[in-house]
Amino acid sequence: MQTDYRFPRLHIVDHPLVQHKLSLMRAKDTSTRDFRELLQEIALLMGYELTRDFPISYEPVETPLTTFSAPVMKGKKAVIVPVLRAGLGMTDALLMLMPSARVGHIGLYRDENKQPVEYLVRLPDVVDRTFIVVDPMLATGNSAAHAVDVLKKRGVEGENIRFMALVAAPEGVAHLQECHPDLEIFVAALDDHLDENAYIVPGLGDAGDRIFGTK
Ligand SMILES: O=P(O)(O)OC[C@H]1O[C@H](OP(=O)(O)OP(=O)(O)O)[C@H](O)[C@@H]1O
Ligand SMILES: O=c1cc[nH]c(=O)[nH]1
Ligand SMILES: [Mg+2]
Repeated sequence: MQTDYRFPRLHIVDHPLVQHKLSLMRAKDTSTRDFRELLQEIALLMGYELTRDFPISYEPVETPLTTFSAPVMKGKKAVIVPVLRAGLGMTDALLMLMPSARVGHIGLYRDENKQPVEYLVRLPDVVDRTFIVVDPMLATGNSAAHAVDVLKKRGVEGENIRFMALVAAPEGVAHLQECHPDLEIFVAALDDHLDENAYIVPGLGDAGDRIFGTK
């Protein structure tokens, strides 16, 4: 995992499989079907890294030969929170890794001033849970910061929230860390900059449109 001196809580998943698949996703002629599949594959690989420090405890397990103290994940239950729409494209992969996880939904879209407009919030009980907010794109950071605000207003502590994106702009990471300094952020790539329409460059275009074949 790679880090960036500007952002102490940013983790860049630089595994070659992730980087290769992301390059395929960036190509403008990649089909909707391939784009969706690649996003799921990357989410699975990133989920593996994001959960690396989740706590392990030990329980007796009887193998055919003996009983021994076996490692099991018995920490806080996970809640996966896709930011609609595009975050939905990463959710099934994380559910494959954590089949008992709950799923909360936060629906946001960017208005003409690039401010997030909230249209849906449905969350499970927040007590004693670890929240993983997922959205492929971290551009200005306004949507991500808003999604984390929603969780904190419900009483979730920052230390129990992680954010996972595919591609981030430095401007967005800076904004998100300023709003939520306690948040751990996982991305596959830290890109160069935002353009005048607040699209990430080089980026991959509009993730929601490419996942769902809209536009
Ligand atoms: O960091 P920001 O500048 O807030 O931009 C990122 C947001 O923009 C995209 O959503 P969009 O508004 O296109 O909605 P959609 O997922 O429904 O397409 C993306 O999925 C993020 O939610
Ligand atoms: O580059 C960008 C920026 C915001 N949302 C996207 O889907 N792509
Ligand atoms: Mg979109």
